[in-house]
Amino acid sequence: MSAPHILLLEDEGALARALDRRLRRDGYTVAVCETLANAKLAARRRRPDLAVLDLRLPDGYGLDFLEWLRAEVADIPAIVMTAFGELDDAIAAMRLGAVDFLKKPLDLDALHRIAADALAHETPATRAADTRHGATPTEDSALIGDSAAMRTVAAQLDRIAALATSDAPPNVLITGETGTGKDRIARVLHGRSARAEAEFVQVDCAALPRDLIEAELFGHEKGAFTNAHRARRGLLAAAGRGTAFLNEIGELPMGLQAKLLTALESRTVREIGSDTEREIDAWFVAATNRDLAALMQTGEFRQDLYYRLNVLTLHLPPLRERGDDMIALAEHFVARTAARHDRPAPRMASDTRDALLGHDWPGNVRELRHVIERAVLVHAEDVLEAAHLQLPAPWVSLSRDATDSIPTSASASAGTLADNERVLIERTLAESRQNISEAARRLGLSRGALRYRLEKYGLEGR
Ligand SMILES: Nc1ncnc2c1ncn2[C@@H]1O[C@H](COP(=O)(O)OP(=O)(O)OP(=O)(O)O)[C@@H](O)[C@H]1O
Repeated sequence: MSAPHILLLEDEGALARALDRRLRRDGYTVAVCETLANAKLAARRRRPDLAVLDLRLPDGYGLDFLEWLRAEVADIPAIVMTAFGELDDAIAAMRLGAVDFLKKPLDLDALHRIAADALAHETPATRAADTRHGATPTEDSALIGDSAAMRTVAAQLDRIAALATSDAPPNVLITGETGTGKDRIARVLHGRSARAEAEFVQVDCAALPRDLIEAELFGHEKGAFTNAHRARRGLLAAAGRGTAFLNEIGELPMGLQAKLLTALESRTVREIGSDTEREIDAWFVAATNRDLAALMQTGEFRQDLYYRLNVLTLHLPPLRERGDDMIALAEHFVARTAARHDRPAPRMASDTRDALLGHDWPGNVRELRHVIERAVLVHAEDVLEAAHLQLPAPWVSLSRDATDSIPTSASASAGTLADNERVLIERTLAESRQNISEAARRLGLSRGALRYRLEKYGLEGR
């Protein structure tokens, strides 16, 4: 059996080196990453058994990465390194399934103990190997929801999956608000198609800087650019006869849209620095939470690429239109969270059901999952009460003139991390006269990362 593999996300060079040395001495292999973008690439290249992460990274927030990672590698244990006073972060990390915390300044012996404990349980790698041989369905293959809207989706899904047999199956575009399950449905689509035995590769167009997306999608020759120490096949080719899932396609920079269009039309790619074409066999499935038709109007998305991608469309309805699915999903998340933490699952009070049905879930299934996980973890009681859900107060849109009434960072410290994040974004937007680029700069986020959050919280900028 190979040594467990640890993904270490830490941007302080000296500390990263010390942790790396210690973990290698303890017999693990380690991928050290300084940014979220690199950590995503490293996790795709080799699936980690454990993640050890800092929270404040140069290109974003460690917990966003943890959320992404847990969607990629279900149940991966994670250890979060926190500084004094990061209590809200610690609670949020627990919600996302972090198994333990290491307080800074770090004690390397404590790291040794905690990592060994976390890895003593079944690791994602061993579990993947087990399920490959048996027919045990993974949680990711389940699509919870029996509302009329979701039954329509399920029927369309089966029809589309059946079309993936030919050499050049029709491209699919999955649309729907943030958190409606586009990523999950892409995996289900792949799993139900004749391509299920081949690879499913995913590229997140919003998460990576332009140069990295280009190299990830198309691959490169050795020496094609600084740091290209060896040749690497792009993901479109790496998908083989499987599925290439282009997530958040609306964020793909214009220059790359043209290159992708050529690849889709010719079913070949040209690696960066190469002058020969490589054939691609993959099935293309793209997803977006943006209105591509509107982006075409403003010249931000190519019309020809839109029509090329949108041969078949699968639209995921927002959670607020799925009726009692909310309850079924909530029960599923209650049972799953309780089981993960070895607790009996609490019963839902009837006012809890009413509260779930009465909320409009702008963040859809993802928001519901977070709300439930937090409630179950924080309130270890037999009955889950409506008050435990801490659903946010109805959202009040704030005009620029109302900036004064927006809480300052001191007064914003009560409430959940998400509440505070939303308040901070709203305030910064107002201070930036709703200009997204300016607000992103002030917040230290990329435009794509801020847009993602605006969608998530139902906010608008320009
Ligand atoms: N029908 C479902 N049954 C069970 N879990 C679901 C379902 N739909 C979504 N989820 C869960 O909700 C979360 C959000 O789903 P997902 O990441 O697929 O959404 P998305 O639409 O791709 O979001 P975004 O647009 O923000 O990328 C994930 O944890 C996913 O596993």
